[in-house]
Amino acid sequence: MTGKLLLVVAAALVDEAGRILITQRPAGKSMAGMWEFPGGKVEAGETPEAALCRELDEELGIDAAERDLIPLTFASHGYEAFHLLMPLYICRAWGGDPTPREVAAVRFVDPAALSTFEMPAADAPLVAHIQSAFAG
Ligand SMILES: Nc1nc2c([nH]c(=O)n2[C@@H]2O[C@H](COP(=O)(O)OP(=O)(O)OP(=O)(O)O)[C@@H](O)[C@H]2O)c(=O)[nH]1
Repeated sequence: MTGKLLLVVAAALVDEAGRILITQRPAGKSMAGMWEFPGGKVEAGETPEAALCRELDEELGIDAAERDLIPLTFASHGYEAFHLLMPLYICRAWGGDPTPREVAAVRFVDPAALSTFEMPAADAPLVAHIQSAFAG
């Protein structure tokens, strides 16, 4: 392995119509303009669930409870500078309306349409997993 192991947590927020929320990375960041699942790095001393609740508040201004984060799958992907390990949780209940804060845009999309968005390489298996889990 080259570089360090980076622990990032992410959520697939699912609305009542079964659509999944994705966010667009803002200009100036790595992979700017790409779409991804909301989330971010787990900081020292934080549990993954606490980190995800914090990131959902920071990025979208929503209030998610740890008990509503259901583990779904994970990504393990080697980028040039680090190896990403990213648990993905499903969340169907939260307080507030998702509003773009630290992200450029927010969209709810049908699972089948996820593959039409440009997403980081690590996300391809996650999209495939969601599409098969949510199929008809
Ligand atoms: N939140 C999130 N991060 C992802 C996804 N897929 C993926 O490769 N990542 C990567 O995981 C890291 C997330 O950390 P972050 O969102 O807190 O980091 P950042 O953009 O502020 O920092 P950076 O610009 O230095 O990468 C980024 O390198 C990001 O590209 C995803 O679906 N959601």
